[in-house]
Amino acid sequence: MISAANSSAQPPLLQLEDIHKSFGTLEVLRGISLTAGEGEVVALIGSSGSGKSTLLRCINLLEVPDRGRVVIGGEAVAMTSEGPHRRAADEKQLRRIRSGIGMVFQSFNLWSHMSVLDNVMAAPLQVQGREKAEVREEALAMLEKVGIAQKADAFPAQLSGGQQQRAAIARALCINPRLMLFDEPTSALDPELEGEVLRVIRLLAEEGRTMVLVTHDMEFARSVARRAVFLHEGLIEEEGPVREVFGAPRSERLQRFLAAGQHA
Ligand SMILES: Nc1ncnc2c1ncn2[C@@H]1O[C@H](COP(=O)(O)OP(=O)(O)OP(=O)(O)O)[C@@H](O)[C@H]1O
Repeated sequence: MISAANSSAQPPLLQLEDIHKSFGTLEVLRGISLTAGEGEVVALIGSSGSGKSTLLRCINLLEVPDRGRVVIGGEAVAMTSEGPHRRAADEKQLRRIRSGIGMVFQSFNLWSHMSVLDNVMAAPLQVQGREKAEVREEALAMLEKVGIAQKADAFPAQLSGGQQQRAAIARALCINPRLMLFDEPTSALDPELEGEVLRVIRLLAEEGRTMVLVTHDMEFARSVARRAVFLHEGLIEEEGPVREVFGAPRSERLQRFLAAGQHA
């Protein structure tokens, strides 16, 4: 598949090649290959259980694929099958690659005993070993960007769900990631709080961040992503530019999926 972003000499920022993953006898991913070019936003859509979250988690090796390659910025994550399970072969490489990937989960996963500002500063200080004053300045700028600078000294429990999720986004941004992964970032939120999180993600897309986004919100996927990938039972059923996937779906299954969503 050719997209404008990967037609240049540069390799795509993300390449997944023939990814397989089973849990016990359940084969959840059955051979998935996809790419995301620099600055591209890719939406993963599909029914519940089709494998979207598992695929997203394979990108940063939170799940280790049983087969296939994960290539970030042209560098393949080394894997070994020695021992009981397949795993990343080189811890140092894995840490380095992961430190370039920000992930935002459905449940915000903030540390409850730390202020919002400390949550955002933790990874750059502890993992990246950066200098405190500089990190603090950057963390405050990130909180400003997501619209919650006034909550810097509050604790997560004092924030609304939408504010907590925006803090989680600021935290992911503070490691200065090359790639951002979002796993259903608004599905734990009341509808009136979704908008504030979606606005932030849209802003990041406009800034040219490379993002892979799992979402059930088709309107949002359509408005923010450049490409959509429709998964069905662990395989890519259809993919393409959002205007084609949403505007002129070819497979009957995708047509039914989109029609059902409109009545949900
Ligand atoms: N750690 C795990 N152990 C066992 N089974 C798992 C595990 N993670 C996911 N599964 C199973 O794999 C299948 C795919 O799950 P996954 O969460 O990737 O789907 P999804 O498309 O993201 O679904 P949803 O939209 O409901 O979040 C499901 O049947 C799920 O129960």
